[in-house]
Parts: sequence; C-alpha cells; structure tokens
Amino acid sequence: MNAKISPSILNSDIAHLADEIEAISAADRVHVDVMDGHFVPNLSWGVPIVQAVAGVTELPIDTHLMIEAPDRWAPDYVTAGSTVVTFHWEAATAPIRLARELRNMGAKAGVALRPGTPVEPILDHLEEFDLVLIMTVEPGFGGQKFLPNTLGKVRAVKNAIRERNLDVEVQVDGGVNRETIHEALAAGADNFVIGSALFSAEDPSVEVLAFREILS
Ligand SMILES: O=C(CO)[C@H](O)[C@H](O)COP(=O)(O)O
Ligand SMILES: [Fe+2]
Repeated sequence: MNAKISPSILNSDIAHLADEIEAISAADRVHVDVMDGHFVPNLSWGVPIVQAVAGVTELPIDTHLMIEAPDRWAPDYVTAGSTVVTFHWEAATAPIRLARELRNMGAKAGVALRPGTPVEPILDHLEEFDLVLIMTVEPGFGGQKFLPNTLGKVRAVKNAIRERNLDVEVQVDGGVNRETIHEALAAGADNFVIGSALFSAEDPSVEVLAFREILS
C-alpha cells in the first residue's frame, strides 16, 4: 500500500482556508478534525466546513469525528462530502452497525482509538473498517508531542491486517513531523495525518513534497 499524506487543517490559517488547501494539493487527502467540546475539551467545526472544503478541492476529505454520539451524527458527514468518516470506538454505541451504515452510504469507514484505549477489541472486526486511526497524541488539540508508546498498537493492527491479507489503512494522527514519521512508518503506519508540521512550515506546498520524499 502506498503511504498517504493527510494534512490536518486544524492549525491552518482558517481565514484563508481555500489558499491553505490549495497549498497542500499534492497531498492525498484533507483531514478535517471535528470536535464537539464534550468528547474532547475543544470545539472546532462541523458539517458546513466539510461542505465548504468539498467545494474548493478535488482531494478526498478524511473527516475525523471527535464527538459524542457519532451513531447519530456521522452519516451527515458523508452527505456533506467526506470520502472517509472516522469515529471514535470509545464514543460509538454500535460501532459495527455504524461502520456498515457509512459504507452503505458509499463512504469509507474509519475507527479511531485514543492513546489509552487497547486495540484488542477491534482486531476481531477489522473487516468492517477501511481505516484504523491510532491516535499518537490525546485527541483535542494540534501541535502536541508525539507519544511513541502508542506504536505497539500500530504494530498489532498492522500484523493482524497482514496475517489476514486485509485492505485496511493504518493511520497515525498527532505530533507527526520529519523526525517522528520514521518511527510511525517503521511500526507499520501507511497514512500520516500531519498538521502543525506542515502548516507552520514557511511553504506548506514544499513541505508536502519533503514528506513525500521521506515516504518514497
Ligand atoms: O486529531 C487531531 C487532534 O486531536 C489532529 O488531527 C492532530 O492533532 C493533527 O495536528 P498535529 O500534526 O499538529 O498534531
Ligand atoms: Fe485528527
């Protein structure tokens, strides 16, 4: 599987969002972080932003829902234009049923785990998902430090995917930069959410290419 770069626009200059997204057009996806102020202690944005992003880019939208009651809200993010909708395992009432609903709507279904959530319960259900997101920081804020003790879960998911020859992406999210990306890659990640390391660079378009080079 080719490694994918999914820039998180959380820490971009949102007053110039269309320009920021244009700058990362050589990436593979746009990662949109939805936070509700309950599941995480921060509030970001919702359906209208996903619709707006869909209106200014051809890149697939990868929506990361850090919200309570994803069973109720996640389908709206497919309708809004997301290609991938990732919800948290900890927050969902019926995660398998929700993943099936998202797929039935034509989207890819992702499941995310906080750093402290064990991976074992999802290993029996990997066929139900297109993407597993292993959080490499506590969800809620961009610009945090990468937690290397989460990489054991990346290895465990990747091993299970390989053993069963499944087509499931392993995404890491949080604190990924030019240094930490090597550890995540070695552990088996193949989809890299990169936020502040891209958007704090002098030229994010050049930085995307630098990450592409590292992953090649
Ligand atoms: O889900 C997230 C935070 O909860 C963001 O996607 C993540 O933090 C990306 O930003 P950075 O690369 O700056 O850590
Ligand atoms: Fe995210």
